[in-house]
Amino acid sequence: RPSRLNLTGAHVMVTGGSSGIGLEVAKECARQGGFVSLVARNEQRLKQAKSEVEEHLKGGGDRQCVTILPLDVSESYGKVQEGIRKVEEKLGPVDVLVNCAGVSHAEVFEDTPAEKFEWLMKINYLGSVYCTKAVVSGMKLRKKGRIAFVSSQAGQTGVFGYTGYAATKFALRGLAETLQMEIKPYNMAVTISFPPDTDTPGFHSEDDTKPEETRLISETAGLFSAEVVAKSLVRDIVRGEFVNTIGLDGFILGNLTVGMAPCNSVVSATLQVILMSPLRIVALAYLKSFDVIVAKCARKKDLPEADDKLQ
Ligand SMILES: NC(=O)C1=CN([C@@H]2O[C@H](COP(=O)(O)OP(=O)(O)OC[C@H]3O[C@@H](n4cnc5c(N)ncnc54)[C@H](OP(=O)(O)O)[C@@H]3O)[C@@H](O)[C@H]2O)C=CC1
Ligand SMILES: CCCCCCCCCCCCCCCC(=O)[C@@H](N)CO
Repeated sequence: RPSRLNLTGAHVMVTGGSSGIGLEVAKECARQGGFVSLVARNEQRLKQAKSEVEEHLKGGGDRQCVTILPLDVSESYGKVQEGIRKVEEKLGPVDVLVNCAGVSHAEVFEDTPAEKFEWLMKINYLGSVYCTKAVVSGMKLRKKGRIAFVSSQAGQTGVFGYTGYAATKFALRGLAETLQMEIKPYNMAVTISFPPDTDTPGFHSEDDTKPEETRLISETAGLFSAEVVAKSLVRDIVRGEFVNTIGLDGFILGNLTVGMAPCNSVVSATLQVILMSPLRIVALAYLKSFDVIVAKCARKKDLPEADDKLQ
């Protein structure tokens, strides 16, 4: 297990830090004494976010501050590397990178434009690769660092409507699981977060195309506030936990899909061993209920006049 990380005086870089989960992560790190840098494309929203985060600075300390970096994380590795180097000249090397920049889209597979698959993979997956590559060697040299990836419950299980999005979130898991093994000897840790639906501007941007099935299935795991999700993530980053889940359904999914993920707590490991098979029974019951949702919606589409009876 890596030594516990003290956020006081640490440089925390949050991509997607101008909105939603990323913005709340930035505020929480500011409260814990971190120097925060926010990365996103829109400079206006970044400036607004900077002043919001500044209200949460711990104070008392010396020069704790917030900076912004307007950047498209998916543009190219060169651009990302150059942008991050400039911020590091001001705030010092990145100690904690939280890869939160991301986009989502929900629509049935055949209606999802091919370009959406590329757009999602570029930002959600390659954007995280570029930012991580730009900081990992420095962290290894200094033998200090944390890298967090924000996946999704849709990166643990397939959900109707998320063919494009889910693949990018499953991809992050492969990256995270592999990278954690490489960086372990350097007192570093990787955390991957699997949030449920979270009430953010990004969540509502899915509304236009989101199929009813997607909404109904996702509702099973509830809707959480960005603050709750962010606080849980920051706690696990500080502790150096690999898997971060939110809520009871998140806990269940985390244990069910743990696979070969590492675990550095004896309590969690024991729970995983005991819960694996009973939870599989719970999962089968959930899957059955999802099939019922999909079947009902399919019947409704075939017989539009029967709408009332089915609702
Ligand atoms: N909300 C939810 O229900 C859930 C969200 N997640 C994941 O959490 C992360 C954050 O989501 P959420 O808070 O809802 O999203 P928001 O849309 O509210 O915020 C997204 C942030 O990412 C930035 N961003 C988007 N694209 C890029 C890019 N190409 N380069 C740099 N910055 C970018 C946005 O700023 P700008 O547009 O200015 O670049 C913004 O700051 C995402 O990865 C999402 O998939 C996971 C599970 C549930
Ligand atoms: C036996 C296990 C029981 C647990 C039930 C779990 C049900 C699966 C729900 C999946 C919800 C997917 C949310 C995607 C959120 C997201 O990433 C987008 N909203 C992004 O905007």
